[in-house]
Amino acid sequence: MKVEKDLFSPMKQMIIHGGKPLQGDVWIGGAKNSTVALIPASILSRTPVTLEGVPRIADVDNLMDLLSEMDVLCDFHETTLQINPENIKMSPLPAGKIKSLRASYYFMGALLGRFGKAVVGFPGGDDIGPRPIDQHIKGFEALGATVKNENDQIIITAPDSGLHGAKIHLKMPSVGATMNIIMASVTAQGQTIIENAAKEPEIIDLATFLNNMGATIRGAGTDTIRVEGVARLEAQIPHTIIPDRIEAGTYVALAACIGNGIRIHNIIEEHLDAYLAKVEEMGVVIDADEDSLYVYPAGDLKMVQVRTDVYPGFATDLQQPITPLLLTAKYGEGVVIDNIYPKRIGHIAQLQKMGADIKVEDNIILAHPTAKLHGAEVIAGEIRAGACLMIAGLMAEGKTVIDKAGNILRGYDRVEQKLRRLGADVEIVDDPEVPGVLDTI
Ligand SMILES: CC(=O)N[C@H]1[C@@H](OP(=O)(O)OP(=O)(O)OC[C@H]2O[C@@H](n3ccc(=O)[nH]c3=O)[C@H](O)[C@@H]2O)O[C@H](CO)[C@@H](O)[C@@H]1O
Ligand SMILES: C=C(OP(=O)(O)O)C(=O)O
Repeated sequence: MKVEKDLFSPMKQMIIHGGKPLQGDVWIGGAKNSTVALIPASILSRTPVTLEGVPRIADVDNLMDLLSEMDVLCDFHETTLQINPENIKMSPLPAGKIKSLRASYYFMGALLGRFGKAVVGFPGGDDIGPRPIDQHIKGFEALGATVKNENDQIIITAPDSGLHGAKIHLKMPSVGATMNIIMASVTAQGQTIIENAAKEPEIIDLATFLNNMGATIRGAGTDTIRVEGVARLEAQIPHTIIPDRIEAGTYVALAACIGNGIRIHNIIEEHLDAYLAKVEEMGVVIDADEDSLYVYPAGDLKMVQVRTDVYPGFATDLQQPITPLLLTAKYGEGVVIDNIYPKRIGHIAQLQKMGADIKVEDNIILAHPTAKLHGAEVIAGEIRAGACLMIAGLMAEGKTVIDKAGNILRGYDRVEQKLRRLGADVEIVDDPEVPGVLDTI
């Protein structure tokens, strides 16, 4: 039998024959940015963990591979992931899969919390400008750990007496640093206070998951989080991951660009407030239900200014997916300023190849009405650039080939299936320039 060995190889192509109006229903998966924290956090439990609503994305596969290096057993069936850390062995995670995703840095906090020691290579992730981790390190040090950087890996060691609680004021509300400090401090002695903490919904999801295992974390979702250390964590009940607000926002943009009426299910509207306000300001009509959104076919839209910010502001991860929508506006100049990642502009040169009237000046994106896009061969330099090009390809006349489409698969759950269900002519194939991944078993 032929099976595809590496569904999530980065060297994939997405081939789109665009220009077809899309309609119907799409269901949003669990949030990538929760899932990729919850999987490493699972090793803090002494008992097996069950996660439900887990998205089928490459980051999850890579995290499971990292768990298996530590003899942690995983069983992923449909959207339920069972993780059994009962026989975990503490092992260094120096390179390899660590580089394939950003969130591998959560093994620093999780291993430190569980074993008082972590040896983890520098994380990979999207190429969207500098992504330092100084605030994570500052947090570990404040808890009493020693942090050394040797041969491209970070070695973090708790004192013999164990980690102790501390007051940590973050220079900026970093999602990753907030989550990592929570994971390291849940089993520290005494109280940890994180000031200027990130407030993203994924932080609340992590706190809920850990509190249900016996942790004491208060204030998640506000800018001050208090953690009272406990001796031991034991998962008792399954945890359902929150819906992915970035995937949902991507389908909203797609529906407004090329939809003939699309209903997006499994959303938490509040998580999308700033984004939906901007889309509606353009003139898109959206009906919200208890847990779904209906996006009407768009009429004449006007340009807007987008400025990304930390939650509850407009998410940086939705800046690229909304860009093709700006191109459909009838008049004016659209402006996009990414305050979180000012260099997140790699998609613009690719959109130009498709005929978009768009440019970048001093890291500010300036978009102009573009009557028509045409198919082209473009490169998905990272996940959200890929999402942007996928929407542009669906809008464009003719054939679009997106190289490095594996970047899209890092974070978009069963995307080919979902798009086809809406009526898209889309296919993900192995890049013919790269050796094949099909094997016979
Ligand atoms: C796996 C995951 O959840 N990734 C998300 C997470 O990334 P990530 O957690 O890496 O992003 P952060 O919130 O930490 O980064 C925010 C800003 O702070 C800076 N910074 C961060 C940490 C640090 O120690 N020093 C520092 O200078 C970053 O360069 C960036 O400009 O939040 C980003 C911002 O919402 C999202 O784009 C990513 O999708
Ligand atoms: C930047 C992103 O992901 P990561 O932090 O995992 O690279 C993203 O999801 O848009």
